[in-house]
Amino acid sequence: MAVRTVGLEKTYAASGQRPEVPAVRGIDLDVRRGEFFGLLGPNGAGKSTTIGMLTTLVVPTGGSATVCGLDVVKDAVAIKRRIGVVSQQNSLDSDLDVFENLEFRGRYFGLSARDARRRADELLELFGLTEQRGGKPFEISGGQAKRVMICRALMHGPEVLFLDEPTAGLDPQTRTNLWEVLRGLQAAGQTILLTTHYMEEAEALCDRVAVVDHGEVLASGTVDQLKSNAGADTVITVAYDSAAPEEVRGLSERTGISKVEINGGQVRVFAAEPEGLLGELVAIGAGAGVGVTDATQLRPSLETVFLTLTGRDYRE
Ligand SMILES: Nc1ncnc2c1ncn2[C@@H]1O[C@H](COP(=O)(O)OP(=O)(O)OP(=O)(O)O)[C@@H](O)[C@H]1O
Repeated sequence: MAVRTVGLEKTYAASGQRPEVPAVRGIDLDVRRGEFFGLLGPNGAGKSTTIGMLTTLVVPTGGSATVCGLDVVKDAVAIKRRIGVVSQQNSLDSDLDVFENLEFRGRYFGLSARDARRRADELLELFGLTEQRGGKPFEISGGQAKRVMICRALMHGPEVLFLDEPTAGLDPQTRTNLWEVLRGLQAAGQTILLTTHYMEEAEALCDRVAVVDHGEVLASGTVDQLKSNAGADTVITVAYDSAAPEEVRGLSERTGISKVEINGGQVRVFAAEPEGLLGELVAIGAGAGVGVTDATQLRPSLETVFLTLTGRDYRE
């Protein structure tokens, strides 16, 4: 197992006026070798804290975790040699150019000068960064900087690569380019654990995901398993301009509809057979003299899984 956590916890201590924060509350995870695993959850769910503990930067306050079979507390130094970490922020050294950033990291991990230079050039070529070789970190784009950081994290051939929100803040085109890069790495055998708050990123990349919220794992498995266990339904949301007509409530009895939630004028219908439902909800409103101000239909996805598990909209 590349990563295993059992009841892993982190409570940040109170400081000044701020009360203590239970950021991670007993997380169990297993990541297999060669797997692309995603920790998926909204901002503040505890993803970075979990990665922090697995990469030995944050000390757990409960439970246990191993990476490459080594304990994150007792064997922190040994773990550092066997993992690569790409943080959310640009952490490239701005005094060094792109190539030197990589070379320096290779030397730090004990590569000979020759090997470090050769490895740096290989990675720059592989990541399409040869032209940026002599550029300074502030002279390249955000997407290029992220790729350089991934190259740097790969300099010593880590067994597990940790990526914290690798595509946050990147434009859609740059994001999908980076997805290609990451798929290529996995195809070459790299074990990858990534955090993301983008549902479609987890769906596009990950063999398995754990959905986290408020420091807990709500569900885990392959994307398909999650969809069929927790939210195979299409979710239709309709906002009426006044209280939802009584007739809407009756829909929950119908075959193909698993749940109807009504909150004032806001209605959410979870349906395995959604055909024609949206039009029907509008028509029911019209029949009762109630207008529709907004309507959305979400096809089964990790987003509908999240909705089903938490009752909350995933979008911020
Ligand atoms: N050093 C710290 N001291 C105190 N509280 C912290 C610290 N780091 C994180 N937190 C709190 O812990 C909770 C979980 O934060 P964390 O950064 O792990 O979540 P996240 O899912 O990674 O979100 P994001 O994507 O925004 O980083 C949040 O309430 C956050 O404010």
